[in-house]
Amino acid sequence: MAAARAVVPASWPERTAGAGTVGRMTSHDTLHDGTAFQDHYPPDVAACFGCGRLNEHGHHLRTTWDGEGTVTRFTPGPEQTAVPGYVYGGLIASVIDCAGTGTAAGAAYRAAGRTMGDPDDHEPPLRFVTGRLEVDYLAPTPLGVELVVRGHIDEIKARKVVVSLEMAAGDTVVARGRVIAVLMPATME
Ligand SMILES: CCCCCCCC/C=C\CCCCCCCC(=O)SCCNC(=O)CCNC(=O)[C@H](O)C(C)(C)COP(=O)(O)OP(=O)(O)OC[C@H]1O[C@@H](n2cnc3c(N)ncnc32)[C@H](O)[C@@H]1OP(=O)(O)O
Repeated sequence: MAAARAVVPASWPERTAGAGTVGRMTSHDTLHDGTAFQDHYPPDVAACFGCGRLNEHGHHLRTTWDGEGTVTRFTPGPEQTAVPGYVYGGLIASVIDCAGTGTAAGAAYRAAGRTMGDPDDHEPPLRFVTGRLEVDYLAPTPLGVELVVRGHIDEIKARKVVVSLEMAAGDTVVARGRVIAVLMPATME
């Protein structure tokens, strides 16, 4: 893979604090410092449009543990309009996609007893790509409202993690999704 462009905004991570979540960790996570999974992605996978901290045009999604599951938060802007006042469905899919791959990475690290960002961990990083993405659009999604995506780990195998996700706008569940995340093939590195 081509080297990630060094496009970190000078204000990172402050710039993303509103778009992601910086909630405190629970007793089950392997990250206890308030950081998100994506904060620890190596630079070669940190240019992702959805979740890469190095992509100045991307969503900068950030995912943290919330009990046994995860939470990812994102507030779409007016440029993400489908019809006036409502969010574009492709944006919803991309948020579910990266909330799912992020959850998969966190789950794989936790299952392996590893801590993301551990300077003493010299094992190869566990990188995931999307093998399958399913989205059910359940209700119109209003613009200008924070979307909260909760992820649940359905299955962990040697090469894949299956994650189900639910997106809410306020009290309304607007979408449900499922991501089959597969370990990144060597050809993509
Ligand atoms: C301090 C260090 C911290 C480090 C932390 C690092 C964490 C980094 C984590 C994350 C990085 C984030 C990067 C952003 C990602 C954002 C999301 C994207 O946009 S990704 C781009 C779009 N996706 C592609 O371009 C994939 C293209 N497709 C492929 O390359 C292959 O088809 C691939 C890898 C998906 C599957 O390759 P195969 O088929 O050779 O895989 P096989 O090993 O045979 O399968 C493994 C398991 O997965 C299932 N599987 C594979 N593909 C499936 C599919 N399409 N649908 C359902 N199941 C599938 C298989 O059935 C198998 O399951 P069974 O073990 O048998 O239960």
